[in-house]
Amino acid sequence: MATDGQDPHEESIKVCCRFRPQNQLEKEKEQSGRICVTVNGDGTSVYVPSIDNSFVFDRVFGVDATQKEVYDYAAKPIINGVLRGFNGTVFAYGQTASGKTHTMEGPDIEDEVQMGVIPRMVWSIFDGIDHAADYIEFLVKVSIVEIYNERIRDLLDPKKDNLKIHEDKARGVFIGEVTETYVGSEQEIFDIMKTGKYNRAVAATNLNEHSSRSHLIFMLTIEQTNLHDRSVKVGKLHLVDLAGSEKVAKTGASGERLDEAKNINRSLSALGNVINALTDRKSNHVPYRDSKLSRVLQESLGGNAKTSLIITCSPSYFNEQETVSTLRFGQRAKMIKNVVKVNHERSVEELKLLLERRDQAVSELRGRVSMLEQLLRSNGITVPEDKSSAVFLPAGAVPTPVDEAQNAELEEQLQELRGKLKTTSEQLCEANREKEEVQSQLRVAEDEKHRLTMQAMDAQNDRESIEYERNEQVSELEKLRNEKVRLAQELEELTKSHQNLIQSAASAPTGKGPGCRASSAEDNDAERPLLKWKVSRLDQNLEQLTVMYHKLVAQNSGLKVESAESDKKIERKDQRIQQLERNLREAKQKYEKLLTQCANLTAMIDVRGRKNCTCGASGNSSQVRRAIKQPLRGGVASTRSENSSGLGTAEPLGTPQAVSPSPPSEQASTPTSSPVSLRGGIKSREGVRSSKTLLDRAS
Ligand SMILES: Nc1ncnc2c1ncn2[C@@H]1O[C@H](COP(=O)(O)OP(=O)(O)OP(=O)(O)O)[C@@H](O)[C@H]1O
Repeated sequence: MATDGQDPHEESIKVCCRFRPQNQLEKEKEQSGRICVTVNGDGTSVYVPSIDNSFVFDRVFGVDATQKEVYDYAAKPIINGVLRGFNGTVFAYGQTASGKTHTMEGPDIEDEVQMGVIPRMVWSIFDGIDHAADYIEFLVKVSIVEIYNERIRDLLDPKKDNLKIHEDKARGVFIGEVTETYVGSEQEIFDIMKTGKYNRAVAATNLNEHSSRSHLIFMLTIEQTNLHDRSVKVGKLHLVDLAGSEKVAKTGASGERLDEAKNINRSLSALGNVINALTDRKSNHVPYRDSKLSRVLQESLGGNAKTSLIITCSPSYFNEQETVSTLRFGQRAKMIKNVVKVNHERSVEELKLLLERRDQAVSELRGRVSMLEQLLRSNGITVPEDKSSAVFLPAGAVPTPVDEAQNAELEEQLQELRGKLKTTSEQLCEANREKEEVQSQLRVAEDEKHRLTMQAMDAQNDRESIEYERNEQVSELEKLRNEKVRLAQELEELTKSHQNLIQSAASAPTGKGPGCRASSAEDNDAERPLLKWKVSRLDQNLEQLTVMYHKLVAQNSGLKVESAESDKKIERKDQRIQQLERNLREAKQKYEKLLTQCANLTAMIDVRGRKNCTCGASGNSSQVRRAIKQPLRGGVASTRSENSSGLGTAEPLGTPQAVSPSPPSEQASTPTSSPVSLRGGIKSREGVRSSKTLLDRAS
């Protein structure tokens, strides 16, 4: 897709921070509802007293901010850009339950006050279409996907549950075969959103509750055709509700939930690594491919898109650590610069018009040149021959004769320069080869570094969950110990009373002895069976307690063994983490060494390149210089621009095939329903809807 001649320009990502009110748990937990942050007066920074640090953003929204305020500042400018043919992204990042879904969707997408960013954007789009000029025709299509455990699932066709990501020059990065549904009104989008939500919920029940454990991506494409010159502008909008990060140790996640948490944490840290690479001047590789999420968001981070990030946080002391890490993420993201440009496809009519204008400008310039030449000649000044323009000389014009001797001398110099140039270009090629080798080593080192970081993170997560389990076991052990002591005491008491009873039974008078009174003999006879019964009950109790006691002792020693095993596991994990950290350090050193080598080589190439510039005076030499410069495009300095080349790589004029819409391919997304063209000039909603049939022919 070509640009419309406008220069692409750099634009920082807009980062806003939103705090939600404290929830019940936070109010009741540690230090009952203590707040860990303060928002400064002008609403652009957050101060965290415990670390004595301030974080500055484009805007900070306090707990009382309304949905409209957040939308107007953070998202509305993005939709205005999309309607002008730019790509746009709004995404929400934050810990679990910090308010991402509340911000992006809102508690009710049809409630005017409570609706979040996505429904408000939908209203703005159709409002923009209503107010557009009559000669602009619109097509709007929608896709919804979720990324769960590194699989992209189509929420408008749940059978497609592992979609692939593709990239080409015309479309940039896109999800292949995703369902794209054409829509003609707000209500149609809301219905599609409900379908998506329903399919997400069905999948959630099949795979345990995970509705908030996946990243949700809502994609909207707005294509506008100018009916006067048939030129086309395409704006793509990505609205992303990320899954919340969580500390596995804090939530005590295990089993499937632990795997989910690991996947979420991994994809979010891959996103963090992308942001770090984009903002780190020393980095020459952006690891977009490390996760599906960062790959899908490639255009939005450092690419061709106007991007707004809303970080959502809890103000509670209970979640202070998570809030600080979210604030750090936001602050880093604020440093990213995107290169934005309008995605504009030129029509043949528009190209013809441009060509005519250029031709006119060229003939005006020619007239001016010949006038100036005449002026020079009339003043006795020789006009040097311009070989390059000879082909353009008007019929009948006579070229100026060239001085033979001067020509020979120049030819000689030229030969000499060519020789020098050849040597230098050979050296340059060699240096380039070396540089490429170093770069590929660098890439390997970088991948290794990333792999090690991931492993270290996994090991850390495992360690946290083992530690959590061990703590649980220790407290269980403690409980059992107390129980054991209590039972031992009870046993002792029972044994004592048992012995007393036996003694008293043994010493009880039999009635045969001398001096024994008749009445007491009768009493004892009556008490004896009762005593016997009591003794046998006590015996039973004693037996039961002894069995219980032995069981507890066995359980206790089992737990001790488990605890010892956990300790060993933790020790092994610690050793592994240390090993990984050592490897990481080594990889980093290797990486830095390679970076230095690479920088040296780049400097050398630059110096040689400059030398070439000074000696390459002829047409031939400049051709060689271009040929030499070519491989450099993949080099250190150009990696960012390549990554950000995105959708609309500018194509030279006069190559209409390069700007015609790309042919449908196997990888292309699957449009469902007929495309509905919407005429900007139709003022009423009914008008927009009734134009559906008229514009269906566009499909
Ligand atoms: N700004 C706010 N004002 C009032 N209530 C809010 C606000 N933000 C969030 N909440 C409430 O907090 C709870 C959690 O919010 P939400 O579900 O949006 O979190 P989340 O970040 O999307 O969580 P997860 O990562 O688990 O999906 C919800 O009950 C929501 O209504």
